[in-house]
Formats: sequence, C-alpha cells, structure tokens
Amino acid sequence: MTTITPDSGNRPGDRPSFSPAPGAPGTLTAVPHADQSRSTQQDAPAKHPGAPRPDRPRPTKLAELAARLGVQTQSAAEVTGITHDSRAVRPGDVYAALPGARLHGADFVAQAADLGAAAVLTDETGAERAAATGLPVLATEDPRGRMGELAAEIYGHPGNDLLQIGITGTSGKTTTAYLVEGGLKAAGRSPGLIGTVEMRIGDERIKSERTTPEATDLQALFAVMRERGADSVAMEVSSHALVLGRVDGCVFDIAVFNNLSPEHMEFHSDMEDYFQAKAQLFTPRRSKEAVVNLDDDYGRRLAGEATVPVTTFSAEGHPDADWRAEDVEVGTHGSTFTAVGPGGERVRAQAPLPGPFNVANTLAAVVTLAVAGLDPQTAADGIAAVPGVPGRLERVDAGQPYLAVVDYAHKTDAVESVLRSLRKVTEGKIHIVLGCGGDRDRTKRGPMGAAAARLADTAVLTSDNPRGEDPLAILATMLAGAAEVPIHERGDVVVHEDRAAAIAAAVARAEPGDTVLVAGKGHEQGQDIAGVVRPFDDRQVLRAAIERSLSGAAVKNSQG
Ligand SMILES: CC(=O)N[C@H]1[C@@H](OP(=O)(O)OP(=O)(O)OC[C@H]2O[C@@H](n3ccc(=O)[nH]c3=O)[C@H](O)[C@@H]2O)O[C@H](CO)[C@@H](O)[C@@H]1O[C@H](C)C(=O)N[C@@H](C)C(=O)N[C@H](CCC(=O)O)C(=O)O
Ligand SMILES: Nc1ncnc2c1ncn2[C@@H]1O[C@H](COP(=O)(O)OP(=O)(O)OP(=O)(O)O)[C@@H](O)[C@H]1O
Repeated sequence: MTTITPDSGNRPGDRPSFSPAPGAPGTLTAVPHADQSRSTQQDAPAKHPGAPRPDRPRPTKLAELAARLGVQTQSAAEVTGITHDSRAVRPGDVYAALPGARLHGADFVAQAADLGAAAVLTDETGAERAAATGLPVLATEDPRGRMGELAAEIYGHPGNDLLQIGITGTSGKTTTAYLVEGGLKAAGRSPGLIGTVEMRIGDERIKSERTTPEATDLQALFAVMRERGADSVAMEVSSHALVLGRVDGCVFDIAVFNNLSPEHMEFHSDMEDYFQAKAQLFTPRRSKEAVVNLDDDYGRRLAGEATVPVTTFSAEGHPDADWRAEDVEVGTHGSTFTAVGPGGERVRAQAPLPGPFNVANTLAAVVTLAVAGLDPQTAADGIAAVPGVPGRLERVDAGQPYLAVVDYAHKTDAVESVLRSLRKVTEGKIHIVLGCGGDRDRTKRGPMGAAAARLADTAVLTSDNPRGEDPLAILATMLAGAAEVPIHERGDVVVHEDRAAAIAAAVARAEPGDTVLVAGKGHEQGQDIAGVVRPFDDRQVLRAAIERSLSGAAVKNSQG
C-alpha cells in the first residue's frame, strides 16, 4: 500500500490522549485537552507531493493548447503534464496559476519555473508576473474554467477509456462508491475508486486530499488508471467540484444522485444554489445517463428536470420508481431486500452495512450497475461481499457485550439518520460522542447538539477539529441547541472538551445490548487544535477505551 497524501483538506485531526474519564451522568463536565501540551506539529503527516502521474506521458505542443484557448504563442515548447499547484510541478508541466479566494497562483510562478514548468496558464492579472519568469504564458479570462479541458487533452482524454460512474448527493457518496466498486469487481471489471477516504488504482491506495480532486489531478489519475489496466472508475462528485470545474473534461457514463439536505452553506448561498450545483451533473455536458433516488424531495425534482435519460429507484416503496426495494429486513450487520426492476427483475440484495439508509445506498449501486449493462445479481452479490467502508458505521469489536461503531456522520441529517437507524437495530441505550468542526459551517452546531440530545440516551459533546476556534465556544453553541430540546425529550448531555475523554465517558456508560456511536471523524486520522494537527483515530481510541474498561471490569470481578 502506498500513502502519498495526508488528509489535509477538510477535517484533519489529533493524537489519542487518555485523560481521566467521565463526569457524573447528566452533569456538564468540561475537561481540557490533555493532549494539547504533548503534541507538536512534527506529528503531522508529510506534505503531499501531488497526484500520481502516468509513467508514459505523451508530449503535446503548447501551440495546440494555445489554439484551443484562442490565444497566441510563438513557443515551440512541448508539454507532458499540468498542475494547479506550484509545489507539485514536474519538468514539462503547464503550471496553472489560478486566482483563488485567498491567494493568486501567479505568486508562485518562480517556484513552478524552478521545478521545470514548461509554460504558465493564468489570467490577465497573473500574466505579468508569469512572463517575468521567461516562460511562455497562456493568458485567458477564466483559467480555472479551461484547465479541465486542457488537462484532458494533455493526458489524451483518458476518461474515454473508462466506464465513468460519478456519484453525488449530500450523504452516501463514499459508501455508494465503495459498493459500486465491489459490484464492478464481481462482474470481472477492473475499477478505480476516487473519493473522500482514498483513491484506489489496482492494489495501490492513495490517501485523498479532497473528495473530488482538482481537474489537473483527476485527469492525471484517469491516465494512471488507464495505464495500469483499469477499465472503469467509481468516483464521488462534490458540489464544490461542480462549481469549481474539477470535473471539466469528464462526461460520466452514469451520474448518480442520492439525496440533498442542508450542508456547505458557507459555500452555497442557499439550498437552491446547492441544488443547481448538483443539477449540473445531470446535463449532457456532464453525463450520458442518470440514476436518481425518488425517495428524496430534491431527487424527485431532479428526475423531472434532468436533461439526460433517468432511471429512478426507491428504497421506501415509491410507486413511480423504476427500481424498488421490497421485503426489506434490517439488522445490526446489514439488511437484506429484493431489488425489483422495471422488466420484472428480482435481485436478492444485501446491504453490507447496517441502517435503512444503506438499503438506499445499496439499491443505488445495484441499479447503477444494471444501467451500466452488468448482470444485476452478479453486481448485488459483489456488493454484499464488500467488507465495509472505512469509518462508515465501522464496528470496533474488542469482545465487549455491546455494539461500538465509528461513523463519519458530521452533519445534522446524517446524525439524525444514523441515530434513527441504530434505534431500529438495537434494543439497548445509545451513547453518542459528537463534536462540530471549527472555522466551518456554524449554522449546524445547534441543530447537531439538538439531534444528539433528542435521539440518543447519552450525548457526549466534544471537540472535532476546532481548528482556530475555541473548542468550548463551539461546544457552548452545541449545548445551547441541546438545551432547546424539552427536558423530557432529551437524554443526558455531557460535555468533554477532550475527545479521548469523551469516548471513554461513552464507553463507561455502555451496558450489555447498548450501542456506543463515535460520530464525526470516521476514517480520519488527526485532530486540528489551534492549527496543530495531531494524530487521532477514533477507531483506535475507542478500542483502547473498551479494552481498558473490560480489563477494569475483569479486575473488579476478580476482587469481588
Ligand atoms: C472553496 C474551495 O474548495 N477552494 C479550493 C480552491 O481554493 P482557492 O481557489 O481559494 O485557492 P487559494 O488557496 O486562494 O490559492 C490560489 C491558487 O494558488 C495555488 N497555490 C497556493 C499555494 C502554493 O504554495 N502554491 C500554489 O500553487 C493553489 O493551488 C490555487 O490554485 O482551490 C484550492 C487549490 O486546489 C483548493 O485547495 C481549495 O480547496 C479548499 C482547501 C477546501 O478545503 N475545499 C473543500 C471545502 C472542498 O473542496 N470540499 C469538497 C466537498 C467535500 C464534501 O462533500 O464534504 C471536496 O470535493 O473535497
Ligand atoms: N443515503 C444516506 N442517507 C442519509 N445518511 C447517510 C446515507 N449514507 C450514509 N449516511 C450517513 O452519512 C455519513 C457519511 O456517509 P458517506 O461518507 O457515505 O457520505 P458522503 O456523501 O461521502 O459524505 P461526505 O460528503 O460528508 O464525505 C455516514 O457515515 C452515515 O452516517
């Protein structure tokens, strides 16, 4: 396994600390970060050297690229790659010096030139600085908007040789992508995978920097996949990607829509803006066919507005859906159901993850692969065999008599759906550990605190990447949300600023048959406190807390 990029994008994190455990039930206990003093920035993973590149790049004449853009160049240079990041420039690259929200890429042209850039693509405001390096400059009004098509051209349109499946929606993109990958493999295909957790090319696994890579990296990845024999790709397409042109240069064979709920409101002006961003994927410019969830309000709207052929599905029995899940039986390890298709197909399917929403994710994957022309039963069998999705309802089992899971739920809807799902499959109490990120969407803090208080028996509120904000200030807002839930409708609410202590507190409350849910970080391996990222993996910290509690119980038993 090769790991080349840290999870430095959205939600990085911290080192496990084992501070003394829990406050009394129902009390407000503010425990400081025990780990803050003993970690340094040296613990952070190394900086990424950029996306993988094809081993056999083919040269493209700069003049041909200039002609595409409608600009002049006298240069006879040939280029073999392209990047938007000066730090990742390789000899022969076009460096795309983009204007950003914080910086202008033109400020880094000297670095790009030192690393061997062959030319610079930029806008009028960057052209002068770029020309000062002596490199040929292609100046165009919207370099970000043209970067994807140039990248596709430079790498020889590698996406055309892959069955491209793009998955979008607020929740379930990662899960569905892994399930589609499993189905493709079972059908004898060789898929690549691109998403929030990692990118996979054959056996190589590369940690992701963001959900959807920038277009320069994406086209290079496609080229690497093609070079290594991949014939298909299952990838997540975020709304940021659609707005920022990261999938320019791609026309997906199938675009999948799961659902839409409030999220990324710091980026989108409102839900309509968010919906319109997603809807771009369901036009002939971006996809050939669509698979859409009819159980979702926005899915129903999209099914009517999409300008490509649409196949619909419903896990909740919507009568108009082309594919429906019937005979659904939910369980702690997963759910079984029959996917009934428009031609009378009856496919026995098993969601390899618990929760009703994973029936929807599984059905989405089965339908997508059926639309792709694969045998749906073979696809469903492959999906059933997927061993799990990192950090998505991932079980931690140290022999304890209760269920312990880590889940990436970090937005209100996901927290609500995961708690409701667990309620359906567990008899005992649910103890959730939950925080909200700093320097990100502030509007979800109160609602997430309220959701945890209303739907769990214990809500242990804690830190989750406070970044530059005071963790206690974030927790105060979450607590205020929790306090809005009428007292008879809420569980115990406990606050531990230190995440490891919060996890220990939840474990200390767990009795046989209960569920401990550590939400928010999922697969992440770090925690960002005041700009310092320390290693922290919920799965390891939870396992250690369970083991300590089991050995504590064993000692008590032997003494008593
Ligand atoms: C809002 C957003 O997505 N912004 C992205 C955008 O930033 P920006 O245009 O403001 O760039 P900037 O930081 O001002 O820098 C300007 C230019 O200088 C370049 N630069 C900068 C420094 C340097 O040393 N050398 C260099 O070349 C940068 O590569 C950039 O092209 O272009 C940057 C370069 O690619 C991205 O890193 C940055 O992603 C930020 C960090 C980010 O976190 N985005 C998240 C929110 C995101 O994209 N999330 C989605 C959705 C996740 C989900 O569904 O939950 C995702 O797909 O991951
Ligand atoms: N179809 C769904 N509907 C509602 N909630 C879901 C669904 N699928 C997954 N979830 C919840 O959302 C969390 C994130 O799931 P997943 O990572 O698959 O989605 P995502 O769209 O990739 O999310 P993100 O954009 O946050 O990375 C899960 O851990 C689970 O709690």
